[in-house]
Amino acid sequence: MILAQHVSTGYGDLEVIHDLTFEIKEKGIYVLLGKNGAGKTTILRLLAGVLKPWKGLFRREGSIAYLPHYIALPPEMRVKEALDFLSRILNANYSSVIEELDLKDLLGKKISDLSQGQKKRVSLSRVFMREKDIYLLDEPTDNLDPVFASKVREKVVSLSKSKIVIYTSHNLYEAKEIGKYVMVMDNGRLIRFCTMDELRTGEYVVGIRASSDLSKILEGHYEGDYFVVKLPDPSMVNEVIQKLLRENITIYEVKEMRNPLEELLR
Ligand SMILES: Nc1ncnc2c1ncn2[C@@H]1O[C@H](COP(=O)(O)OP(=O)(O)OP(=O)(O)O)[C@@H](O)[C@H]1O
Repeated sequence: MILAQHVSTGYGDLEVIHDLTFEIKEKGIYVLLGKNGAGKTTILRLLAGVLKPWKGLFRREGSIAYLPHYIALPPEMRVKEALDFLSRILNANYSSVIEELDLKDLLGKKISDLSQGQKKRVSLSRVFMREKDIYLLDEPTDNLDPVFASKVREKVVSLSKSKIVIYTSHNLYEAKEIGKYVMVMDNGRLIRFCTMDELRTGEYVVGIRASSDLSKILEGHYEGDYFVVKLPDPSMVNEVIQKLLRENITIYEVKEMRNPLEELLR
């Protein structure tokens, strides 16, 4: 559980987060979005306990795993030493993370000699080494190649079935795929907190690729091979498909054409 009521915080004399109010009780993935400098990392630092609230009420129940944006390990340390150290302080075994994050070939390397993606994998090993109640992940797939990014997404999705995961990302495709809730920051303020489905209500834009010209049957327009239809919400897709099937039209593909998150960050 995390509760913030009228919380502010920042650095030195500079207030960066203003009047933050929200409550999180349910398990799942909360995607924290916002432009550069909006305050996402600062909120995660507050939630992780790295920054103290200056004003307001802040409560948090449960153990925390925090993945900072940058690796928080001494550059001179070798990966094996880092894992030994982390496993001691976390009282956890690291054999499974070596496997999951494919760290075997990196064990003898110094942290300073790792690529950005390799550093990220070592940072993630700490987060995944031991189960916690709340995961605060600052751009966990940033710098990872597509294979590792997908592994990490799978891991996060599986964790989120029984844990609270707050996740920042600039990848709106990823955010849309895995996020259950969306939190949008703008200039240090939380300006939107809702479910991904709530974002879609109002206008749900789908593209349909089919065997015949759909402009005679549906209202919409063509964008390339896709006939684009605007619907008030996702539950209407089935009705459209049924209508086309009644006309004996073969449907090759139906896909969401607009990412509802894009609108939020304009
Ligand atoms: N250590 C610091 N000292 C002073 N100001 C800081 C510090 N870290 C961040 N800030 C300021 O706080 C504001 C929010 O920064 P923050 O890193 O939280 O943004 P962000 O949303 O995570 O951005 P990005 O998408 O670029 O990672 C920015 O104006 C930034 O300049």
